[in-house]
Amino acid sequence: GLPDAAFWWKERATCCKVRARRFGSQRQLVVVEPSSTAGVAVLKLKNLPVNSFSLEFLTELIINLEKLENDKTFRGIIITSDCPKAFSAGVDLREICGKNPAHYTEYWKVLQDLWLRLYLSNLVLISAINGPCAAGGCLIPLTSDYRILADNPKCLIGLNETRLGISAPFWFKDPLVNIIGHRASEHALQLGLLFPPAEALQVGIVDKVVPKDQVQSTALSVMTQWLAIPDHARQLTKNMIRKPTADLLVKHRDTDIQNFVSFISRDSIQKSLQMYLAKLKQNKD
Ligand SMILES: CCCCCCCC/C=C\C/C=C/C(=O)SCCNC(=O)CCNC(=O)[C@H](O)C(C)(C)COP(=O)(O)OP(=O)(O)OC[C@H]1O[C@@H](n2cnc3c(N)ncnc32)[C@H](O)[C@@H]1OP(=O)(O)O
Repeated sequence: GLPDAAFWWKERATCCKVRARRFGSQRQLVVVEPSSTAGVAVLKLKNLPVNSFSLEFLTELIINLEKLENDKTFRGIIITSDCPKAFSAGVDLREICGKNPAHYTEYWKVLQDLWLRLYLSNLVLISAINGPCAAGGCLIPLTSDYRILADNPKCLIGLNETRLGISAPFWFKDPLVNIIGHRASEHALQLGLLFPPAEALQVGIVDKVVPKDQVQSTALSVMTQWLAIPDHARQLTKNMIRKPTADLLVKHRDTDIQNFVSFISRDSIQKSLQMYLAKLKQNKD
């Protein structure tokens, strides 16, 4: 359980810091601000234009989450987007297209790190989803404790991987099943459904839908309810509920990486990702 994860985190934290030094970027891709509520940080995703998960962005995100986790002044984090176009467009397709197996291996390991860091966080995590949220972008909401979505027809949310000719990994699928149930997941995952707000609420992939300008204030008021519970009791309970799902990834990380690398390296998969990326570039607003 936690000792396993703690081991991974220690080892991976060192890798993250080395990687961060390698990027040496001046851009701040993640902004952390204290909120008006004591003990609550607001983490803003700011990888313009759509918060796609580049390796650099993932690295910065993990480092910031680790700092908050280790800072005893914080009990909860609200995660939101500072990009007008999206909460997150998921995996940056340029990271998994046209690169080599060593790059795919590094990338997938870091994405796994992010998932573990979020899924096993001791803090209360609330996703304030103020824009579209596709595929890997759902990694953050699906590992959060509570999800609030902006009531806007552009704010589609879901695991649409099959529409790109790929499959969601089991560690995206498992939290979805835990949240919306087996049948609804079977349906949503195979068809790669992106739910508009009312349907997202109905299927249960989000917990609340509110007008866009109320997403942040609602997140704060929900956070207050969660923080009324003593941390140790809530953390023990969270760990008890999440451990079986987390253990599946902790125990099978290397096999999962090998499967990913061989899958993504296939010519047919590369072709379909390139076509999807080209289509995205054509479909400009
Ligand atoms: C044995 C089995 C083993 C299992 C193996 C499992 C394999 C699993 C592999 C991978 C998992 C992958 C998960 C993913 O997350 S794939 C990514 C899926 N994401 C999407 O489908 C969202 C795509 N984006 C959009 O729909 C839209 O961009 C939007 C709704 C977020 C915003 O729309 P709009 O405001 O109209 O902006 P643009 O579309 O114009 O986008 C701006 C700009 O950004 C580029 N872009 C968008 N998304 C991505 C992306 N995911 N990666 C890279 N780049 C992206 C877009 O192309 C534009 O670029 P520009 O033309 O240069 O301006």
